[in-house]
Amino acid sequence: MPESRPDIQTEADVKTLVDAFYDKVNADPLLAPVFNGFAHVDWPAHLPKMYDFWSGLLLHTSRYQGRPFLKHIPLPIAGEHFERWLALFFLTVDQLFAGPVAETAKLRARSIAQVFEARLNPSRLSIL
Ligand code: HEM
Repeated sequence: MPESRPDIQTEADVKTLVDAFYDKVNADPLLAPVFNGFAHVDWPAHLPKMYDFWSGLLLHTSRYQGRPFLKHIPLPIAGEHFERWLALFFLTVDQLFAGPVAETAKLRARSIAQVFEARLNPSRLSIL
């Protein structure tokens, strides 16, 4: 059967991916309280940052200049949160897109999540 899903190719695709992912995050009983209850995320400000972040990783634009790890230091998150975050991200990518850039998105998400988790919880040694 021919593959009907497109790859991630445009800024509009990145926006579609990010919006769909955070819709899932907002409906998730483990993650939504971290974003909304703890961090009180200002979504209209956060989402454009995330478009820029993913556009940089996937389309090689360079609008995002932040240091994302720092924002995660105060959050009450551990292994189970990262596992859920990654599961929702992979599900979102796979529902919408297929191809080399979609695979890159999942690889980058996993490697960044592993680095964040290892830096936040160095005693857990979860990636060793
Ligand atoms: C348990 C997993 C995670 C949680 C709960 C989480 C939560 C958050 C929260 C609450 C913010 C701050 C939003 C604000 O400034 O109002 C944030 C920012 C951000 N997160 Fe995450 N995050 C997680 C994992 C990740 C991963 C794996 C990545 C990268 C692949 C990522 C990339 C970013 C970026 C780029 C920002 C924007 C930082 C900035 O303001 O420059 N996050 N995240």
